[in-house]
Amino acid sequence: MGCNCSKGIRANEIEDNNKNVKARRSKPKNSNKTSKKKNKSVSSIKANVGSEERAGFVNGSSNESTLKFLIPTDAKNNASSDDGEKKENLERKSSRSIFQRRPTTENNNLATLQQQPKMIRINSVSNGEKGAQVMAGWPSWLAAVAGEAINGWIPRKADSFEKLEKIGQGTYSSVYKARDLETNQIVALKKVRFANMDPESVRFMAREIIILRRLDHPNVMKLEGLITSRVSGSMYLIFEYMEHDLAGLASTPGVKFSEAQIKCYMKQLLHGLEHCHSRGVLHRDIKGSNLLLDHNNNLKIGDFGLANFYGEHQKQPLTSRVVTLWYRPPELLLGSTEYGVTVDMWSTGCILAELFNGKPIMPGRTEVEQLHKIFKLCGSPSEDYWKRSKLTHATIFKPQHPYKRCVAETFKSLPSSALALVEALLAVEPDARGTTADALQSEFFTTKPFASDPSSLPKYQPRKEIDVRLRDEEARRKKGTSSKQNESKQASKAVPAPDANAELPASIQGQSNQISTSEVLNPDRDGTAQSGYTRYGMSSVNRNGESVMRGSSPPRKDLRSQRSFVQRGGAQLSRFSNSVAARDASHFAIANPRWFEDSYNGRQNDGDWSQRLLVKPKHSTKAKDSRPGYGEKTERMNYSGPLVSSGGNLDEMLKEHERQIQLAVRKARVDKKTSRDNNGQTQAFLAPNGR
Ligand SMILES: Nc1ncnc2c1ncn2[C@@H]1O[C@H](COP(=O)(O)OP(=O)(O)OP(=O)(O)O)[C@@H](O)[C@H]1O
Repeated sequence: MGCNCSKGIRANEIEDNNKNVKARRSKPKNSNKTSKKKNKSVSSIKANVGSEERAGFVNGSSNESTLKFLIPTDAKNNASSDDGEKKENLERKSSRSIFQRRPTTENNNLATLQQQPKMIRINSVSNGEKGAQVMAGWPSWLAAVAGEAINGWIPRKADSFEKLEKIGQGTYSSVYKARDLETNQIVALKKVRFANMDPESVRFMAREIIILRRLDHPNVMKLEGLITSRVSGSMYLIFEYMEHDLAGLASTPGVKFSEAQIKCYMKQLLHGLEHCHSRGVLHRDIKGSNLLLDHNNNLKIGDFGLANFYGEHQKQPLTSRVVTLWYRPPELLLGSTEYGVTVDMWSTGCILAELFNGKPIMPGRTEVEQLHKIFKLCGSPSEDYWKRSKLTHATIFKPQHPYKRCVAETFKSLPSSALALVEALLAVEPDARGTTADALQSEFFTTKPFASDPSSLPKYQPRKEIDVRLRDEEARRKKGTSSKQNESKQASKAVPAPDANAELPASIQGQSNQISTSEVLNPDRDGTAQSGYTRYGMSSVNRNGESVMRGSSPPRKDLRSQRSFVQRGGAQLSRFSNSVAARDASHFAIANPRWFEDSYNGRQNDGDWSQRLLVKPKHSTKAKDSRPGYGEKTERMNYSGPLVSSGGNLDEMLKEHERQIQLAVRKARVDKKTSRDNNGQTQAFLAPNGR
């Protein structure tokens, strides 16, 4: 932000913006459309998106300056009235905005804009705000539903950036390295995906933007601006470019962190988190690949896609289906919908132990397995906790015999101060984890060796988690279809914090088109969820604005849509399942896509989604045919209620669970082979025609 806002603005007034683009575009046909499209419908806008984007980024230099994004103003409710309670939730903390410049009517005057070299502000008169935002260059679909997110800013234009290479692939976004042609700075552009510009998708992106705008700390990724245009159907978030992420760095062969170095990273993480928490923001996806590092080892927390506000005034329940599985605290696995900073503290504990351990400490493949791993390491909660908690899944997962905690034995090689902090952060009972301030004051940071200064640490070759993933996949491909032995080895030697949410590039598995979509029940307590696409098209929100599930299926009433990562190669299973559940899918979606369909088909009016965690034996499919829309699929499994009674046998459940995973792995392998054979046939078929 700073770099651009401090620069003078050549305010080629807003209307001219698109004309300027036109002049530079290789396809004048596309650009000619721009000025005529003010009142275009969403679908017609969409039709232009592709051409605009193709023409959008330039490959050469451009001397032409474009309008800058601006110093943000205080967040303010300016979205359409249909935002309802979601809006309320997003705005709860708006009075604490760090950016206090309010737009005024006069500032809409373009002459005024030109006189203000350091910022441009947009008119925000109550009824004219949307119009002003559109006039300022925002697409109307965005101004209509995400006014607060863009309030006071003006979009940057794609052609003022040179796209260099793709550097990250998240589940919901692609990240590119690019050069800002106006500052010559290297930046990261996160392209967010929308499904048909559905308002819910847009609102989710807006939440990320609003949260990012409210944060301002050296250890938190700063949103520098946004790229879009009046005729665009997509959006790029502009960030400072970071060379590494902690996951990638930690898994670099030969890289071993010293204690002082771990302290350095942990300290920065805790300071960044402290800032988020102090601003009422829960990150809810702390993991190594979301901890970005620049070449000087400065760490910034990134990816606020799952973040949300929390606080005393939080009336709506939060979703428990957040945080990448390996870093997800037990209370979320048990279905808690009332929580606070303690969820981030748990993830922090996992990271701390992982940095010393050299690999993830609890790489569960499914929610059930994750909980089991947690209990085995951290002990099961006390009787009193079970009584007090009233957690959704408490009755299902309460073990018959308590598990003994063995953190100290497991991590006996850790320095005592580090172990003490791990013990605190990995407390099964949330309140015992303390706060970021408690952690920062712990012996770990106050005793020698002290945290290194970031700039004193070794400079590493740029390496990202995505590189690690690609390398691993390449190695796996070279080795051929991995044996069962190999698979389990890979699973256990997983690189730190693999981003299992991410879709692997299609090339890796050659099966990207097999990502299927399924849906699950609306876990909203009161069934009031607004269904539809969210977070860039892959989830649904409840009235709290919570992302609960993601998918790409069409909106359906009372359902959460989600993407289920199925039919990938077996070797991918552990990676995907590691966080699929975190962002969306239940493990059953991974193991057997049909289970999910069935849960949807069979239980669409049922708000109780705990059944997803249970495996119903095949013979228990009695009720299926009577369910509307169930169909004839005899192989299907479905749910008709808890299968494990209160105080059920977790071990048996896990055994059955493991069996199902193995089945899914085998099936995925067969599918992969079939797909390869089919491809081979197709190619053979095409070859005679000279391709
Ligand atoms: N500012 C940045 N500089 C460099 N690389 C970045 C930056 N921001 C993100 N990346 C890379 O892109 C990846 C994906 O970004 P991000 O996590 O924000 O997207 P996402 O869609 O939410 O991902 P996921 O679903 O995997 O959590 C990151 O893991 C990181 O490697």
